[in-house]
Amino acid sequence: MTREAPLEVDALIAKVEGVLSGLKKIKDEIQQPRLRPAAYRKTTRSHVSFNLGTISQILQGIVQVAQRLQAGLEARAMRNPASAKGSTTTVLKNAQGENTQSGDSTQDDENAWNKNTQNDENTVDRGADATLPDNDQNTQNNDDSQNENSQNNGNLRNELAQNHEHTQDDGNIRVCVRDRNISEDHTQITRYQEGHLQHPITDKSFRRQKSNQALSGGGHRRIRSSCSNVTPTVAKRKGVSVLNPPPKKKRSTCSSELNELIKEIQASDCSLGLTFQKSDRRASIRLTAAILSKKTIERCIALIRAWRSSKVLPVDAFRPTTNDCIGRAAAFARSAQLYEANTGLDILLVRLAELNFALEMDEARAGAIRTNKRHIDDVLNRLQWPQAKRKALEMRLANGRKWQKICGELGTGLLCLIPFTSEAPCCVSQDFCHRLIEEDIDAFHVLVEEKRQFIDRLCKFGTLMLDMLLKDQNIEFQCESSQVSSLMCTEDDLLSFLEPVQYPETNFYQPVDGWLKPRNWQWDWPMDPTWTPPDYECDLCQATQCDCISNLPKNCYRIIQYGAKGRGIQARASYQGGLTFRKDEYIGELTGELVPPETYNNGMALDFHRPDIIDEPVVCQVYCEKKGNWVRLVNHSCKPCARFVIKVVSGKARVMLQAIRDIWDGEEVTANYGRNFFKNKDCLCQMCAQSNQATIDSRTLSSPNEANNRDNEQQPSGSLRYPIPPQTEVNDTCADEGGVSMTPVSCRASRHRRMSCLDGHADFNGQEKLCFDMESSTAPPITREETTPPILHNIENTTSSSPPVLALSEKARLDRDTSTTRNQIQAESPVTNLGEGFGKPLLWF
Ligand SMILES: C[S@@+](CC[C@H](N)C(=O)[O-])C[C@H]1O[C@@H](n2cnc3c(N)ncnc32)[C@H](O)[C@@H]1O
Repeated sequence: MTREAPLEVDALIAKVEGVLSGLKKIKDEIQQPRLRPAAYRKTTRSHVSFNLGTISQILQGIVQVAQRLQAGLEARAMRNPASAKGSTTTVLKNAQGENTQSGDSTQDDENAWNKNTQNDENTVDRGADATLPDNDQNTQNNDDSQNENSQNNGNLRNELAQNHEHTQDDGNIRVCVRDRNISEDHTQITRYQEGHLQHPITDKSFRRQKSNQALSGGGHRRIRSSCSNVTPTVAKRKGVSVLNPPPKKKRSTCSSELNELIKEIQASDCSLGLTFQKSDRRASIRLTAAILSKKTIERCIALIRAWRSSKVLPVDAFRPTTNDCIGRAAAFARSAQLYEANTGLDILLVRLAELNFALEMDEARAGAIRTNKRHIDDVLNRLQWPQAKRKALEMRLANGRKWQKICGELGTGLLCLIPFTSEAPCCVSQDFCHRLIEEDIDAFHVLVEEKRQFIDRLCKFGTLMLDMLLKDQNIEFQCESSQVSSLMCTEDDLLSFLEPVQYPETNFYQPVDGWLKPRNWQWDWPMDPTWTPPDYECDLCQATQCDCISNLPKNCYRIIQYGAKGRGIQARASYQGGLTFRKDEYIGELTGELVPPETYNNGMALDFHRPDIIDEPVVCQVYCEKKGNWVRLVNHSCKPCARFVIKVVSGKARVMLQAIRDIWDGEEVTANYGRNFFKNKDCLCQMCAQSNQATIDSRTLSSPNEANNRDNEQQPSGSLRYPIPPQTEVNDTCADEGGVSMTPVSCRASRHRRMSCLDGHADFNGQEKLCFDMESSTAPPITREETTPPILHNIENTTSSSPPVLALSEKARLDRDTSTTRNQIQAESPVTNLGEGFGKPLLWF
């Protein structure tokens, strides 16, 4: 040790002070409000980065001098062990400029460090930790993350003193960098040999950090590990090149809490193979694990289920008609308020509303650096909200931007995948997401990159789900018709449950060995049993060549859950309460697999007769369990509004669904399956449910007066009251074709009387067939004005034999819809009876 040593130490102190004042300058600059907006952020960052780079060089020099001094001390200790300790202490005391007693030095530093780490953690690693105190509210919006940077820089002064703690160990002075930790108990001190600060971040995480930097535009980032021993920032401060880490040494313990979290995540979802490193950010680990877990698939399935049973159609709320972005922003802000609720679906809608609100506000900003306060005022004015709601609106804006950032290039479908409630082990709540800081989000994007295929498939589901919610598209998912057990399934299987069901445009026919030629079949065999000779005319347009099958109504339905009946089809007009299908209109074609007669008897195969062949043999079944379009979801009713008929359309015999009366927006589209379908199980159609209720009522109530009283109680004055139509002349158990006045006749008789080319019926596996003579109805066709809501509908009046009408074009449908409204149907909308699960049970664990 030389005599100049104390001078050198003084010089070091001066240098450190110079560094600190430089940092303070940077901090002051950052805190100036004009530098906060986004456009300045990058400049500021690079500015900080530049200065930090210079500072790190200075620090490197300081460390080298300190090393040299320490080497001198060691040499002196070898020569004179008694005096060595005191000298070292002196050097340290001077260097730290505070501690006067060597024994207290470490303790004080540790307390200060813990305090400091706590601050740091609140603003950095724990920025999104919902379970921790809310000290990081300043990270609410992106602009504020700048503040956070400056705060951290401000803290650097303490860190410089405290992270580089010097302790004595066997006479050697070592530079200690404390590991990040949450509680004092778990504080770990990692020691490094002087001059050989180890960079403990593994290659992989290092790559992550590099790509993270690239993702975020290459600006300076605090890619700080939640439990890494040396973070890049610290490494820089220590004079260690991040790009050139020194050789790896055995690491000491890491944050036990983070280890626990990682273990817990891996144990709960080991099949998804999530691997995290200790160098990853805690918040990003939590978000990644929460999204890439099996539970996400459960959540997605629950979301579909909730949508099927939802009474709220968000479409209109998400389709503002105004041309100006402030108007649209106001509409979305209102929507966000509207759907404030606790179900996953509602939370998703709030997220979407917030995101869209932020997008519109950003559009209004028109490239300006920050949102003009006037724009918020404009939105408040549009909504006629008081100024008191300003804060709430600003919060929505911040949330919306956060959602935008989280979704990033993964797309808005990701919003469906983020948990709606906080669940262990990841505990990702709404608040957690709102408090994520930019670095967490960037690190999350880097982490999910490793499971990109998986997340892409999940996001694809999310996009379809949003299309269904917002664009009124009808999409069926595989999980809705399968039994799902996440225990039994591989990752791939689980993902396949979220794939959309592909509807076959036409029937799928494949010849099968042993498929016998149908009775009286006059053409070649084997061949497609729906084939018709070229001279057969289309039943819709009477031409031999046409494209009528492509002109059937589109998107005039919605798949919803009808309690224990399972899913069903609800008519949707272009506006609420409108007329959806005219009487006799063809609603759609049932498509599926063509299989030999009597192959299936499970309610998912429909017998296909050929009424143009003598004796109307069943030529095949249309089996629609595995392959089939939406028409297969039409439920049975003893008083249906539609029927399955066999018609020649565009050169083929087809099972067509035809309206047997006007069908209004909100009604369930039903058909009669045939008289024997419900031989062994209960029919749950509205008519049967009502008559069952009537039976129960008549048994439980002793006198008719009592019954009347009860009825009156159930129907408060002013409410719509629908009488049960008379059940006269219903033949047997089947009210096929909905006609109480219809006479059951044999199919053959029917055919001879009214078939032009091909006109038959189709039944879902009914063994005994019953057909009705459509011409025997004497009732005059009813006009639209006379048509009553579904439950009121007097079926006697609906059996006119007017010729089938061609499917209306979309324009004609719109014209028609605007001319007629039946709002009262909403009162009877079957959706209001929902709430039960899928018809087929979903097995979860
Ligand atoms: C062709 S599928 C109709 C779609 C079915 N609801 C679904 O969710 O897949 C026929 C099945 O629906 C159910 N279903 C249809 N109408 C019903 C009714 N009126 N009462 C009880 N169950 C009905 C029965 O389980 C039947 O086997």
